[in-house]
Amino acid sequence: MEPAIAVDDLVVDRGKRRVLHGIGFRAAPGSVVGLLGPSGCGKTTLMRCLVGVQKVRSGTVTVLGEPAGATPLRRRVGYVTQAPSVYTDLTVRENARYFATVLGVAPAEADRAIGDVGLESHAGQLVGALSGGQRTRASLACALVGRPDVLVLDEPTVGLDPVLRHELWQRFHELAAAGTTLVVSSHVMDEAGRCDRLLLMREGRLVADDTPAALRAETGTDDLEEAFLRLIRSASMEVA
Ligand SMILES: Nc1ncnc2c1ncn2[C@@H]1O[C@H](COP(=O)(O)OP(=O)(O)OP(=O)(O)O)[C@@H](O)[C@H]1O
Repeated sequence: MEPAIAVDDLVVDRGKRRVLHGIGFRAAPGSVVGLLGPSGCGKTTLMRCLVGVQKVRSGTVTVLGEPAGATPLRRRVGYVTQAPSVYTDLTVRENARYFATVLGVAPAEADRAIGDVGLESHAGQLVGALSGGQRTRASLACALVGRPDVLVLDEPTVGLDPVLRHELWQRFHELAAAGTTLVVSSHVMDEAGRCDRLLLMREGRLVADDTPAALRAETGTDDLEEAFLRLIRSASMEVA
């Protein structure tokens, strides 16, 4: 089966610094790929490459068989940045319907997306008057409007309580079961265990690319946080 995402030898410089040093991985269609690693290791930069908004020094990024950022992908790839990108002076429904108009889909799609993130009861509220977690969900609703085939989510659960986090992860798995490929960055280890595959990054390099079960087996611990610490330590020793 052709991968939904194929990245090879990806090198990116930001300013004068090299921030990605030859990254390569595959994401199968309908899978949830977790992107983990310490702050500043390059997760957001890699996500920007997947959606085609990052200048790339060398290497290739192919999404749904097209070069990342290609025009046909515009409707097929959804991106939710860390800072919610919604208009604060519009209501949740107006924001989602605006996206529906841009994508040329029916307004009902916008209402469905609002339901998907559990914001029906706040649909008529101005985004500026929502809590941080509600704003994050409003942003996610907008990304869901066009039913994208690939969803790139930069720390989508930051600021959400455990119940909402659980609900959103359920939603992610439903989307994956329906064929959407999700790439989700996170700092939260219990979320790592919910992914089909994990990419662990450190200083712009992949330290691990495997299933949670395989990473647990490789490191000899059931605790993914401990597993990651062990992998990062052994990667540091290899570099030294
Ligand atoms: N606009 C920019 N110009 C120059 N360097 C940048 C820029 N944005 C990020 N960087 C650098 O690129 C590197 C990777 O940053 P990136 O935002 O991809 O990390 P991250 O893993 O997403 O971090 P976090 O978990 O804190 O969000 C960091 O060293 C950062 O300082």
